[in-house]
Amino acid sequence: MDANKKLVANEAVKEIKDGMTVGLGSGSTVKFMLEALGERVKEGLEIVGVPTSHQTAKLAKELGIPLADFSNVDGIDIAIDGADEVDPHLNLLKGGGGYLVREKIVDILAKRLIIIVDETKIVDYLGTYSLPIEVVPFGWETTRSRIAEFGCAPQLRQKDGEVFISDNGNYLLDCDFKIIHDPAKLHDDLKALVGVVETGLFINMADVVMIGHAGMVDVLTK
Ligand SMILES: O=C[C@H](O)[C@H](O)[C@H](O)COP(=O)(O)O
Repeated sequence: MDANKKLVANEAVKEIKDGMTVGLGSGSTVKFMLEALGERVKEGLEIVGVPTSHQTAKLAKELGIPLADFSNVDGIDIAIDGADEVDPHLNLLKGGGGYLVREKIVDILAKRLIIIVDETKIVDYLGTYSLPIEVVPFGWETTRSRIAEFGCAPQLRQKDGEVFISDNGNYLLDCDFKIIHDPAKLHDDLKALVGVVETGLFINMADVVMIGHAGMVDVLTK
């Protein structure tokens, strides 16, 4: 599986050209992408990265990838990110690692969003993977009750026996919808709830999905 992630990550990095401002996603597939990008930077590629998580920022720095101060970024040429699920319309379910808000802020700015996955992430319908929803800690129990009315049993995410805290100081509720028939509507309905910061549904954002499988890369475009 790692071989397919690495393959697709290497392929995506070929899309990065000199002078670009590059959104750097999060997760294990993106880690391979950062390693490949770090090599190209060592060879002389001049880019500036915009990380979507503390984890990505830390690794990018270690690899010598220059990072922008986001407050001075007025556009992103390309973003490369992973996903937990991809549907046939290239809608995405993301946030398995807990980084959905910053990812969405960066990915939505990108002129071109490339998603890199292995074939296990390709689904007919989103929702088999629990949907992460970031909520503000204050009153999270009432937010959870209102989310549950949409047909899931939200679980407060834990890590190492503690409540997981997002990069933004919030909680995550993981919601087992199983099949999401209309992800755009579900996203809009959830976002309308007070206390919800963002959902892991990335609707109509991906321009390209690169899929690594059996030593090859398939490319889906909008
Ligand atoms: O919060 C995590 C991000 O949305 C990741 O991009 C997503 O979970 C995919 O990660 P991985 O490549 O590790 O499966």
